[in-house]
Amino acid sequence: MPIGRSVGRGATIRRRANVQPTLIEPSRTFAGRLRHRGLVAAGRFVVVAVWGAIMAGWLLLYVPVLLAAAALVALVWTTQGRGGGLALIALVTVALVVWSPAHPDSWERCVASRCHRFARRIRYRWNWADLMAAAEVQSRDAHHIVRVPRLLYCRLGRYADLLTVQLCPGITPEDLEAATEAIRSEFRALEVRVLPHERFRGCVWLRVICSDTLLDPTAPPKGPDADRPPDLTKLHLGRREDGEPWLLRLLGRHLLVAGATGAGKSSVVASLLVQLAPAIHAGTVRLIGIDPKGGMEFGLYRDLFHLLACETEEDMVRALEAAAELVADRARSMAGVTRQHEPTVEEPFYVVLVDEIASLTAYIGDRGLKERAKQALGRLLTKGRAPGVSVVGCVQDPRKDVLEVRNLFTTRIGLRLAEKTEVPMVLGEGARERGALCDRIPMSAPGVGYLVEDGSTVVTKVRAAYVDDDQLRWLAQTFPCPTLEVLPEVVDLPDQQRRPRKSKSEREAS
Ligand SMILES: Nc1ncnc2c1ncn2[C@@H]1O[C@H](COP(=O)(O)OP(=O)(O)OP(=O)(O)O)[C@@H](O)[C@H]1O
Repeated sequence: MPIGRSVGRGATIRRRANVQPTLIEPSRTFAGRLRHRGLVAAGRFVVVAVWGAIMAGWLLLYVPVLLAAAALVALVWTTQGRGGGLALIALVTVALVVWSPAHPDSWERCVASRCHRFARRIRYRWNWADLMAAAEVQSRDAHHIVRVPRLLYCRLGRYADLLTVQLCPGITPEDLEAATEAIRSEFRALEVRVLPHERFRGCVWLRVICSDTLLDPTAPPKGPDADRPPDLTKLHLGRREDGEPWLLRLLGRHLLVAGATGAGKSSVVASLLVQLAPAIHAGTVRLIGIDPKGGMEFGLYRDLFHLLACETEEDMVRALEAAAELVADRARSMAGVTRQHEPTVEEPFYVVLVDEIASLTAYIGDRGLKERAKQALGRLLTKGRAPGVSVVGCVQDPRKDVLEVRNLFTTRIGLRLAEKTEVPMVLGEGARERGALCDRIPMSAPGVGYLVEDGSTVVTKVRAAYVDDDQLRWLAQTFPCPTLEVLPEVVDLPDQQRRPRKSKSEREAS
């Protein structure tokens, strides 16, 4: 039957077995065999020489210093002859050898990092199809033609490279995610992440992290500027894995920071405060602090707070309820007028900062208080975003029975976590497969974590800036909150909580 031709209904499927390889009969004489081998070797030599020349030219384009040296050698060789050319080559070689130890920074910037980038690009292009096939990221069409995703474009960076990959029929981003460990190992990268492509459908980005920019602690970006209030949609908290600044949106968001003890939760909060301080002082942002550690955390910068509850559990729950009442009032006044609150001095943006949120939702002994705390927190998290009240909560233990409301936080950061089962509890299902390896963050890297935003599958590794206690004290002295609120004596509780509990006989009667 002829291959690939339609017969009746349907089409004949081409199979590998239908393709007969053409066999070349080897020459039987010794001289013939020698001639054949010589021709093959010469052909290979020409291919390698042409390939080497192309690669050398390409490398020179990557490293302008080498290009300039090569151009100078060529000029001297043509004008002064071979002697001058060879002498210059020797001189350039010595200069390069001396440069590296004498000025390591400039050597790294001008030569080494550019050579590494060149080598990475070659490695990505050279191994791509084989790697995809070996990692089983391949599909087979009706004609038994095997396809793999195509590597379209490589954008190389100092710390991370971004590869644009076109998916082929039958291959999903999840298939690529499943192969990230194989890709990471083949490209000798630190981490590999699959991100949705912002412009082209059917393509994804592969972020290949090649050097760890988050290894060293980051200093706060710059001293807070009293004249320029911060942009609440872009608070500069630290650094991202690709070396870019980590800009966090707080307006209209709730933030959960989860991490084991010593993971650096307070450094995320402190970097946030560094950014918010001028706005706190100007009165457009107000902080409500709830510190179950009795003021150990927030007491250091007490003056930044509009309201600080840290003495008793009752106080802390009342502070939460006061914030929830504020949300309800604002929502009523905004009804039919606007859907998103604009912070002003008269109507400021409130940040409810809770250190160790599980202390309120799980570890309070009094069941009535615990229920009140849960309800107030639930009201804040479900209704607070549009009226301009955001909750920033820290938690050590993210288990469901400890923190039932965690899914209501729209931005979640997982710092170092004790177990890998905790990663989906904080960042959502599949986050660990997408690269959020919170359980592998070493203890020596406090402040490092993975960030996931609601409605997005993108996982970003970040490190919060390191703010020491002296800086925090200075911040509180320089940018104190102009208003100070005390807790209302009587909190207007919802009816159902004020009603006394019915006895069993009363319940049965009713
Ligand atoms: N971003 C950072 N960069 C460098 N070092 C940091 C950073 N954040 C925290 N550290 C260091 O790690 C130590 C522990 O951090 P931190 O107190 O913030 O952890 P935590 O998660 O709040 O712990 P706990 O839950 O016990 O309060 C700090 O004393 C500080 O020296």
